[in-house]
Amino acid sequence: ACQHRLWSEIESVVKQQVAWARTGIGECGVGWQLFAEDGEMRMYRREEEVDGMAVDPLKAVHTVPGITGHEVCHYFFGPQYRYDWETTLEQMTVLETISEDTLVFLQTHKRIWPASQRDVLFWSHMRKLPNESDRDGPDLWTVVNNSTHHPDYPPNVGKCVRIYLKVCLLCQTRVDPPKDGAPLTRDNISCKITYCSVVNPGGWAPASVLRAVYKREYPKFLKRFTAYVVNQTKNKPIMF
Ligand SMILES: O=S(=O)(CCO)c1ccc(-c2ccc(C3CCCC3)c([C@H]3C[C@H]3c3ccccn3)c2)cc1
Repeated sequence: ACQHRLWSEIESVVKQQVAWARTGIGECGVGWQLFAEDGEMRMYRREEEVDGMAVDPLKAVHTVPGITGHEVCHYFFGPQYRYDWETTLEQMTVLETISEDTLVFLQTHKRIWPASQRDVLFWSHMRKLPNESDRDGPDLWTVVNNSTHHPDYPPNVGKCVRIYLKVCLLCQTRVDPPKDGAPLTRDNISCKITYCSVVNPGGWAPASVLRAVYKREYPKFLKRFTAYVVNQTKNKPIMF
């Protein structure tokens, strides 16, 4: 897959998105506002418009006990799980399997009144990253989703407006070994999750409507998805 047509784009977008996800909200620049908080979850956005359309970048940070970054990325990347946790999904197709860690998806999302229905076509790449800050620590894991084109599925042909997105899920596992040298259990691990997304809604949709959708849907999505991973992994061996 290293010679695949998308390989160089994937390499550069993954590096750019991971660097962005690693940038603490304090160094992200001005204008970021905390718009949702729930326990350990903090969700920030910045109001930005492109051609009069709201394309507000979003950055969420969350810490979830009992799961690893590999597990979070495994369930986020895997097409076989998506209908279980992505509530706004109407139809999902894997258009291309580029390699076991790189897929091309076509998804239609449920229509959100009064906006017209949307679809999205993106490559999705999962990767383990070396832990640069702690060489003995567990690796980081990431999934990057980036809009792309496919000759058989041109945008805005059917009823759906094509949206364009860039998403990065970056996960860092934390291990607090038990004092008495006992074997590691899920009580000794947690995962720090950073979720970044920028969505261009494609066709016109009222900024107020889009912002209401994002405000409602993003916190719901991250809570539901992480609860799904906890539930899927609780009786399984830890996947580092
Ligand atoms: O992280 S992913 O790659 C996970 C793979 O599925 C991702 C995340 C979010 C979206 C998305 C993009 C745009 C919209 C809006 C824009 C105008 C009208 C629909 C929505 C609407 C359905 C709402 C929504 C927002 C946030 C989270 C989930 N649901 C969702 C797509 C993919």
